[in-house]
Amino acid sequence: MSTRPVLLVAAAALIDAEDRILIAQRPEGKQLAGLWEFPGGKLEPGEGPEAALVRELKEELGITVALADLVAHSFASHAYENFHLLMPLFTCRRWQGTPMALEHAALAWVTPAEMAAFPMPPADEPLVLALRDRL
Ligand SMILES: Nc1nc2c([nH]c(=O)n2[C@H]2C[C@H](O)[C@@H](COP(=O)(O)OP(=O)(O)OP(=O)(O)O)O2)c(=O)[nH]1
Repeated sequence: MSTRPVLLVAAAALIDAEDRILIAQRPEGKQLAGLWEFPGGKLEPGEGPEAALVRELKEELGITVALADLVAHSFASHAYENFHLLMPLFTCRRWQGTPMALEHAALAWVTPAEMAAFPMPPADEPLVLALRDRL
């Protein structure tokens, strides 16, 4: 039986006043390059998912988010070849600053229906459906 380490990644759906969601394109040179994802990243040792997300959103987008403004939405559980991704998705409707692509190739604000036109990692498919059903 093959086993894979579980990788815990926290991700955010930032939602604007028109119910559009921010997605970000992974840069060249990384795994899954060119695909669109929810901003976020791996937890550091001892870090909770919300704290990891606050840190990642600052590093990746340059925005400031309060822990209390992250609302648990759904999660992805997906077996990649070398690891099993477990990724809680939080929604967030309030932040300070304007998101910028500090670590991504590009950013896009899209409705859940429009998201289907942006190639995303396989793990994200159920999350897109969950957002379409419920924002
Ligand atoms: N942030 C994010 N990661 C996702 C999504 N979907 C998905 O499969 N992933 C995967 C890609 C990576 O394997 C992992 C996230 O890791 P990461 O963004 O912190 O790390 P990375 O691959 O960019 O590599 P690095 O920071 O170690 O250089 O989760 C998603 O929607 N958002």
